[in-house]
Amino acid sequence: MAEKILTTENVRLYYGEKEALHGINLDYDKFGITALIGPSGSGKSTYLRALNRMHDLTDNVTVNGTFLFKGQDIYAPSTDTVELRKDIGMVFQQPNPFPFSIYDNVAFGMRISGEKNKAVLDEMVETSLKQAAIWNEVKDDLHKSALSLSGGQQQRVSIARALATSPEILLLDEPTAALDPVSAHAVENTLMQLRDKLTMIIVTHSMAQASRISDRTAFFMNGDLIEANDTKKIFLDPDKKETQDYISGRFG
Ligand SMILES: Nc1ncnc2c1ncn2[C@@H]1O[C@H](COP(=O)(O)OP(=O)(O)OP(=O)(O)O)[C@@H](O)[C@H]1O
Repeated sequence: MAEKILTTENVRLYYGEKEALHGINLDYDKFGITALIGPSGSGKSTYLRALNRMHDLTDNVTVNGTFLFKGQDIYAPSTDTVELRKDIGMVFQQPNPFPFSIYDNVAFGMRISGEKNKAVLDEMVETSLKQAAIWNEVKDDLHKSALSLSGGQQQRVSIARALATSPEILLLDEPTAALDPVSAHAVENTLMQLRDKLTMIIVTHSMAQASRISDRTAFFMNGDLIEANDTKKIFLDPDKKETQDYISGRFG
């Protein structure tokens, strides 16, 4: 059996008194893409953000359950969340480059970690931009502002910035929802090229996207995980009626 890189058990999350996740059990093989799908408000983003403790930054959120990254308790008091978010990186819906050059954006995380050696930084910036499939488009303009790029290019620079800290898991919250179709396609291609090197968990509203790029799909509804399985099985022959109704467009 493939090695599990991440396991989550009985995840319950409360916004104040309100329970938004009702005991989610889901685990992840090393490498590949898992899509989280489900209607608006079903808890996909809430669950995703729990995986690298993004809720720590918000008041009034309580997270219960077991979260193990390579066997280590993500929520242990001793966990350094800055280190954790290097291992489990995140890419958001809106491309969010900092208002600096492309180079400085990608080098950011390494500099925070204290790396000053220019040759090391140069190499990692190049490798990360290549992995994010944008090197050829920007290699002659590395000192140009990242804000001068198109939305799709900015999103691939955001992916390169996340890759530059050598994460093992990348969380992506609707990473193509704000992009035009051509840019969205470029970002999807980037993710597919990374599937042999990285474990990716992507929230998407696009059923077409989930079926195109993911290996596994998990269907959420009303704060519950209804089912998770190989993507082909979910889209061709789901076990649960709710899943069938959702993927055939009957609601959501
Ligand atoms: N900061 C918050 N405070 C209170 N309730 C919240 C907060 N964020 C989300 N919720 C609630 O938690 C539930 C799950 O929301 P969440 O955003 O995780 O769903 P989602 O499936 O990602 O939705 P969408 O697809 O629309 O992004 C919803 O009922 C939502 O209203």
